[in-house]
Amino acid sequence: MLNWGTGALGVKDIVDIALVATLIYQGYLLVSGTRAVNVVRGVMVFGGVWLASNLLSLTTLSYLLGRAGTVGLFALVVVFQPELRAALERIGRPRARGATDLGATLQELARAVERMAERKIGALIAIERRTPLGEYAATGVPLDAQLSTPFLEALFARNAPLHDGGVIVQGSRVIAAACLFPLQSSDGLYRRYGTRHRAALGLSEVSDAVIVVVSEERGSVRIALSGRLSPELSSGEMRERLRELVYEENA
Ligand SMILES: Nc1ncnc2c1ncn2[C@@H]1O[C@H](COP(=O)(O)OP(=O)(O)OP(=O)(O)O)[C@@H](O)[C@H]1O
Repeated sequence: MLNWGTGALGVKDIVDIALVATLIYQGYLLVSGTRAVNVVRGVMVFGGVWLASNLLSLTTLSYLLGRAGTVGLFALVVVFQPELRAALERIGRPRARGATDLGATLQELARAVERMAERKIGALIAIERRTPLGEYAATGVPLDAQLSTPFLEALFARNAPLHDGGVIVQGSRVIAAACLFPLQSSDGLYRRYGTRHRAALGLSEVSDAVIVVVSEERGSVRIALSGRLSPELSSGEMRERLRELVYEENA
């Protein structure tokens, strides 16, 4: 235990603090980009007020907040059961995927994007990184299929039943199609873009996903990341960006 009295800080205390900091950070990464993030902020404010009322010995307030907190904790578990399940699945998911598998996935994905760009077939593909995209996958049609060039082309083909909306990729699997992404507001830097690009930007604002957009109008390929849209990418540049951002990082 940390020795507050003497101020002596041992190696164990430092390890303890580092572990708690890592846990809090990993917890934040798990919820960031989900609707739970605002609730986490709310809970922190609530916890802060409760702590302050304890320190100031405001007995009634601290008693009431303590009681409400216990009930609220159970309510949160019930309300956020899907997010909690997604987070736990993420922790339990094996990390080490074969480099060959990811290399092959990158080739298949890049080839599909190139072919759709050549033919001016609009596409919107979100590649999950740390932020779980389960809540956006739930807006579309669930799939669990091996990613391949013909499969992606078939999904986005004009008049195909699932061509409207975005596809979500998790590792080498396509987990959902025809998904609705949050739209970035139309008054910012990218206001001249249509809804496909604004949906890519919107999702990139609320998650760390890498989102590839193929324009139906221009046949251009761009990548949305952290609320920004890349310039038009050549197929070589697109492959290189995807390798750096997704497939190398995980290998
Ligand atoms: N919220 C959304 N989430 C996912 N996909 C969306 C969303 N809104 C629109 N789309 C997709 O974008 C398509 C319309 O694209 P629109 O032409 O408005 O955009 P754009 O950015 O100009 O793209 P393009 O250059 O391909 O024309 C829709 O048919 C649908 O597939």
